[in-house]
Formats: sequence, C-alpha cells, structure tokens
Amino acid sequence: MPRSGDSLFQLTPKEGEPKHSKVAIMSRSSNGVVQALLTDLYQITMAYAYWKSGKMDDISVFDLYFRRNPFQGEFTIFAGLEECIKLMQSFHFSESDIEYLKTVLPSKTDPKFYDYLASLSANDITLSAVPEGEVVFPKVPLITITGPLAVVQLLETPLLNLVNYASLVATNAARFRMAAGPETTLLEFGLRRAQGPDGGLSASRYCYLGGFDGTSNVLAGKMFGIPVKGTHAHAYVTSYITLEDLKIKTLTSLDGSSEFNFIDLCLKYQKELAGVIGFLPDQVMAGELAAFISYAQAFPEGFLALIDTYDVLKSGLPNFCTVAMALNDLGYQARGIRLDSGDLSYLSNEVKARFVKVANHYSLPWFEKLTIVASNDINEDTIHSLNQQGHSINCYGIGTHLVTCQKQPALGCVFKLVQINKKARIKLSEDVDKVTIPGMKNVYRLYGADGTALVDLLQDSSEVPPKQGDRVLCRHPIQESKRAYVIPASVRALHEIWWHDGKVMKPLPTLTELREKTKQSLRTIRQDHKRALNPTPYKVSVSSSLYTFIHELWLESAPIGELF
Ligand SMILES: Nc1ncnc2c1ncn2[C@@H]1O[C@H](COP(=O)(O)OP(=O)(O)OP(=O)(O)O)[C@@H](O)[C@H]1O
Ligand SMILES: O=P(O)(O)OC[C@H]1O[C@H](OP(=O)(O)OP(=O)(O)O)[C@H](O)[C@@H]1O
Ligand SMILES: O=C(O)c1cccnc1
Ligand SMILES: [Mg+2]
Repeated sequence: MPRSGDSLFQLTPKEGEPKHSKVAIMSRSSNGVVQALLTDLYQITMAYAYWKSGKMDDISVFDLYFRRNPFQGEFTIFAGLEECIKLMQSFHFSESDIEYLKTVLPSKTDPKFYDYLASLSANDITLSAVPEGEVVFPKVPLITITGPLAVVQLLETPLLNLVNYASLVATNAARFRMAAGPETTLLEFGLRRAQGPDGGLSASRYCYLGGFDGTSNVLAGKMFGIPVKGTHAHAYVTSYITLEDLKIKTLTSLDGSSEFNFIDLCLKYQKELAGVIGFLPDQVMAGELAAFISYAQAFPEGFLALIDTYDVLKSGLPNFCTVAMALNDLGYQARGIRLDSGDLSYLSNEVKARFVKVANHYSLPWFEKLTIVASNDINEDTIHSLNQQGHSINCYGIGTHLVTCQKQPALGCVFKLVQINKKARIKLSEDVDKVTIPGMKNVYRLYGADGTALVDLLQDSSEVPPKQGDRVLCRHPIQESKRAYVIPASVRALHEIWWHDGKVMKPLPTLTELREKTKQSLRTIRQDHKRALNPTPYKVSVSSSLYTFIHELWLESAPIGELF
C-alpha cells in the first residue's frame, strides 16, 4: 500500500515532468493514480487496430455527456474538469507502462506500435468544456474532445472516471445544501464509509464544491484547503468511568489570571442546574461528566460534547450544561453539542428549550445560540422530514448517504464519437434517448429578463450564434411536435477552450471559487427545476437546422426493414 506523499496522492509536479502550461503551472493531478494506463484494455486494443490500419490520426470529435439527472432530480453539478485538464498535461506512457503492455497484448503485436504509444501525448488534443461548478443538464456536451482518434479513444475511460463520481457527489452535496437551507452548517463525515481512500478524498473535495462547509477528512484539508472540523466519538465518553479518572483537577481562566479547581466548580453547577433545567444529579453518569471535563480541559475554547452516549435528557445534556457553565466562570464560551441517535427532531427541540432556560436564568444570550449538531445515517429525505416536523438543529454531520450516494450510486456519463474527419456520425439505438446528437456543436444557455436560465440550445458549430432579443426556435432533439420560440434577454456560450496545442488556456479556478460558482449557477435555475419532489424538467433543445440534420442522418443511417 503506497504511503501518502509516495506515489498515490501527489501534491506537486515531479521534477523534470513536462510543464506544458503557459498559464501558472498547476499541481499535477492531485491523485497519482490518474495516468494513461488508468483506462480500459479495449481502448488500447482499439488504439492498436487504429494504428495498424493507419486510422490513428483521423481527426475525431467526441462528446462527454449524461442522459439522465441523478437522484430523480432535474439538475446536475458539473465537476471534475480540473483533473481532466491535469490528465491532458501528464498524459504519456512511461517505459514501465510499455513494458507492462508488452505482457498484456498478444505476442504477435507489431513492436513498432510500442514506439508509437511511447511517442503519444495530449499535445494535439483540444478540450472545450462547460466551466466546472456549472449546473448542467442531460444531452448537453459537458466536455468536447477533438484530436487524433487513437489518443481521444484512450482518454475515454479516465475522463469518464474523473467526471462521473465528481459530478454525482457534488450534485448530492448541493441537494443536501438545498434541503438544509443556507444557514445550516454542513459537515462531511464520510471518510470511514467512502469507497476506498480515493473515494474518500474525492468525496471531501467535491462535497465542498457542492456547498458543504467542511470535512472531517484531515488529508483532504491539507491537500485541498477545505476547512477541517470535528467533534468527538462515543469511545471518548465510555473510556471514563468515574471522576476519579481525572488526573488533572484544574483549569486556568481565559485571561490567564487564575487557576481553578475545575471539578469542584462543575459539581457546584451540577447542583444549581438541576433546579434550572430539571434533572436528578444522582442519575447523571459520572464517567460522562469526567469525559466532558477532560475534553473541556483540553479544548476550553472549543468545547462541543457528544451527549447521547447514555441518555440525552437525563445525563448528556445536564453534563454538558454543567461543564459549559463552569467554563463560563473562567471566561470561556462552550460551542455546543452533538446528537447521534434517537428522534433528532424531539431531542434537538428539548435541548434547545433547556439552552433557552439556562440563557434566561443566567442572562447569557449566547447560550441559546449554541450549536446543535445532528448525525447518524442522515439523508436528504431525513432533512426534509425534520424540516416538516420542526427541529433546532443548526449543523449536520453527514457521512454514508452523502459520500456513497446511496440513493443513486453512479452518474451515467458517456463519451460518444460525433464526428470523424469532418463527417458527422450518429449512433442509433432502440431507445431514442440513446441516439447521439451528431457533429461538432456549440452550446448556448438562453436567459430570461430576470436572469434565470430558460433553455440550453445546441447548434451545429457552423451556425450563427443566437442573439439577445432575437426570436429563436428551440426544438426538442427527437420529438417533432415539441418546440418553442424563445426571445432571450441574454445568451451565454457555455463551452470554453481549456486545453489546446499542449497548453492550459486559462487559469483554473480555486476550489473556493468553484464552490462560489456552483452557488451562483444554482441561483440562475428556476426553483421548480430544483425542488425535491417531482421537479419540472429543464429544456435542452437543438436549433431548427440541427434538428433537420439529425433526422436526415438518422434516416440515412437506419437500414429499411423488410417484412416477410
Ligand atoms: N425525527 C426524525 N424524523 C425522521 N428521521 C429521523 C428522525 N430522528 C432520527 N431520524 C433518523 O432515523 C434513523 C434512526 O436510526 P436508528 O434506529 O438506527 O438509530 P437510533 O436507534 O436512533 O441510534 P443508534 O442505533 O445509533 O443508537 C436515522 O437514520 C436518523 O437519521
Ligand atoms: O452516519 P453517517 O452519516 O455515516 O455519519 C458518520 C457516522 O460516523 C460516526 O459514528 P459511527 O457511525 O462510526 O458509529 P455509530 O454507529 O456508533 O454512531 C458518527 O457518529 C456518525 O454516526
Ligand atoms: O467529528 C465528528 O464528530 C465525526 C467525524 C467522523 C465521523 N463521525 C463523526
Ligand atoms: Mg452511526
């Protein structure tokens, strides 16, 4: 198993690596396993057959897109582009890759093919794409790759791998964000449940892009600059049995002026608070109190306690309030509590009600604003249900459902040939949804006067772009009767060229900028496309001329059947 800092997760380019970029040099892929060999064998066998028949340099155009939005939703967040561009920078077969391939391909493979493979780079590739963090819709090419057929074919699998999960989990995170609302803190706690180390790192990165506020994943914090956050586990609480376990009795006040017997102070508040919030001191668990005291001694300025180990209302909450009030005497403000089981609506409201009592009794307004974190198998539906029931949670810690995307574990992005040597190609299917939209295309987003997106329009690249104020006929790509005139208040070309002639063409946004981009892009999408239940589909259409072209090519490419 490689260690981090070894080969698996690299942060910086290796010395001597090609630096194609004219723009500020970026790190190599943040994940060292992203490389030319991270592809399916059939890409390499096709490359050999293309090479053998002299077809390898045919100029091809491929579109990367998905056919259906995930999670029964009607929008998707596009993510993973930066890694795709970094793949362009680093794409090559090393000597050891070639040696390995010699053991995989048949022994009669022409040895000159290996020289050809060794000479390959992505310098002749042009990559245009929608900006990362943009809201995107089915059938719209997210990435269009132009270049020598064999090289583009070899890129299919890694590009799909880099975009599929990134976009899926970013979309999942954005959905959790919409469910929780803008004010609630969302923390990603998924590393222990993620699909391996890389799944965990990707999840942290793209959940942040999708709108989470932080992660518990420390390596992701270091690598991507994501705020790292956390509380403590039940083990910390159960490791203490009595107050005798506390080896240190004291705590120094915030201003450093005096040292207090912190245990005595806690016991004084325990008695006092019993009357204020209503509990029986002989019912509280002494080991839990000891655990909270020791955690507060370690983090007096950031004390947040997990209060559900034994009994939230009879023990955990009283113990938290006890320690928080003792800290207050020393000048410290506690942070809050975490609930990890039980009825999160009921318990969070009960906790809040007791915080209000303490706040009023001691005239400490901040006490009613303490953080109430909820965790434990939370999914999007749980949050919607909690919202309906009413709750007092202001922070969620979410792991399993977020990072594994349990509701839909894969986004079906595909990579399809749409043009070869300037000739448009179409792939037919019994399932009309799977018929490809042929040719090199431009993608436009047409906006209404209030800045919301009305429709995405695909045109052949030779067509004149739509103009603001002009009436544009937008047609459903397949169904003849579905069409609409749109007079856009503004028009945006969605694709930008990111990689051309061996160079990164523009500076890549930081992760924080991508997170902001996602937020802004979601604001331009109408609420009914984003709602959780039965959202309205957003329209993706083609120009009249592209519609005619698709259907002519379709007829040309479909053999006429005979009935006997
Ligand atoms: N008020 C609520 N409305 C809807 N779902 C809730 C509510 N409160 C908790 N949940 C969810 O119900 C599920 C309860 O799961 P489960 O029964 O396994 O946990 P528990 O018994 O509370 O805790 P544990 O088994 O960890 O001690 C969790 O997924 C949790 O997020
Ligand atoms: O539930 P998730 O959304 O995945 O969030 C992460 C979970 O991980 C932690 O404990 P863990 O589940 O490992 O132990 P527990 O079942 O005892 O809480 C934490 O307490 C959460 O419950
Ligand atoms: O910090 C936490 O509370 C945490 C971190 C990971 C998983 N569960 C909880
Ligand atoms: Mg759990």
